[in-house]
Amino acid sequence: MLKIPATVDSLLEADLPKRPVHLAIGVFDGVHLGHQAVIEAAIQSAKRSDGISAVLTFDPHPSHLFRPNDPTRLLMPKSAKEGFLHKLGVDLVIFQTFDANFASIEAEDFPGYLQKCLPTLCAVYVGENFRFGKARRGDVDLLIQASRECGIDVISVQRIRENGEPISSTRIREELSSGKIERVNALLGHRYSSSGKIQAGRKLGRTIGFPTVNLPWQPELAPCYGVYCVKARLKGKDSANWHTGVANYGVRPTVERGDSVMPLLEVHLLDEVSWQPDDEITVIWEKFIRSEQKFAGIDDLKTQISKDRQFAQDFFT
Ligand SMILES: Cc1cc2nc3c(=O)[nH]c(=O)nc-3n(C[C@H](O)[C@H](O)[C@H](O)COP(=O)(O)O)c2cc1C
Ligand SMILES: Nc1ncnc2c1ncn2[C@@H]1O[C@H](COP(=O)(O)OP(=O)(O)OP(=O)(O)O)[C@@H](O)[C@H]1O
Repeated sequence: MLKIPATVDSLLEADLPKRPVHLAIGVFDGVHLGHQAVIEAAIQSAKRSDGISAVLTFDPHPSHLFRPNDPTRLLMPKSAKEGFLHKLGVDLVIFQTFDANFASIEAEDFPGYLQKCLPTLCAVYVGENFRFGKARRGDVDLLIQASRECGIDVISVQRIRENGEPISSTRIREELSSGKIERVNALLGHRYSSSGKIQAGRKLGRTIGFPTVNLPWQPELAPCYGVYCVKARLKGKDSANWHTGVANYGVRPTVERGDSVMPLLEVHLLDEVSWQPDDEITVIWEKFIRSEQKFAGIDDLKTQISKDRQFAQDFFT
């Protein structure tokens, strides 16, 4: 597998093997089921032709150029997207800086531009709703026409739908913001997850009978503050073992005061582990239980957490 994060215009220097490149193009935020259909088509064709499967994606998100004051908040950080694409079997992930220069390429010139950067490019893979080029003027018909002149095939994949509605990152962002994590996971086709280093807490959780591992995790797009059934595991050693738990993601209004509290992901594991501050963990989110609440006091919070724990125990058995 080639692991060369590169921009399109630096590819010529990357000394790629001279094999046919099958290139999927898009932002692919979250790498949902629709994205996977496009990417899988590129991977399978590359396998059949002893070629290279590649993804051309953009960083930052194009909205940073067009709406700098209100850019799209992403479901998946860049590093997680890159890792996930390689896990799917993509050989080469190319991050193109989406700047004014790149955005000004006329749709008709785009295939020629790609071919200049990737001389062995033989096919591009997009969804049927793909738009590209200056002012998003290009559609799939134009892509086919302009690519033919360069000898590049275009494979346009039918939109994958769920309940009659196309799956999109926008739709998944809305579900995530309202806590519908099972819907998020169903549309993604994989589990929503968070990764980071454990931070020492105030150990209050231990004194109330519910020790937690705390993750100071700051996603661009925050899930709904609330309590969720989760699984967690250490990165690296012990990585085969997922541990079940119940997590609160939020600002802990019962015990914290003020508006400047940083959100935390706090995981109470159902079985004992000996994880330490600075250990790196991954948490996958499985089910929403309830929204975060401000309780009158610690006793009410304890009673509720004990019900949450039971809920998670029942969910996982
Ligand atoms: C399952 C679970 C549910 C929680 N629900 C809430 C909640 O609804 N409201 C709240 O203020 N804090 C909630 N918390 C956060 C607790 O206030 C916090 O875990 C406790 O104060 C321990 O803090 P520490 O990690 O700093 O020691 C919850 C924690 C857990 C583990
Ligand atoms: N449901 C889908 N089925 C098949 N292809 C899709 C689907 N959604 C997007 N694609 C294709 O995947 C590539 C990446 O699209 P893009 O990142 O714009 O996805 P999106 O889900 O529509 O995002 P957003 O909702 O943020 O606009 C494009 O080629 C696009 O046409």
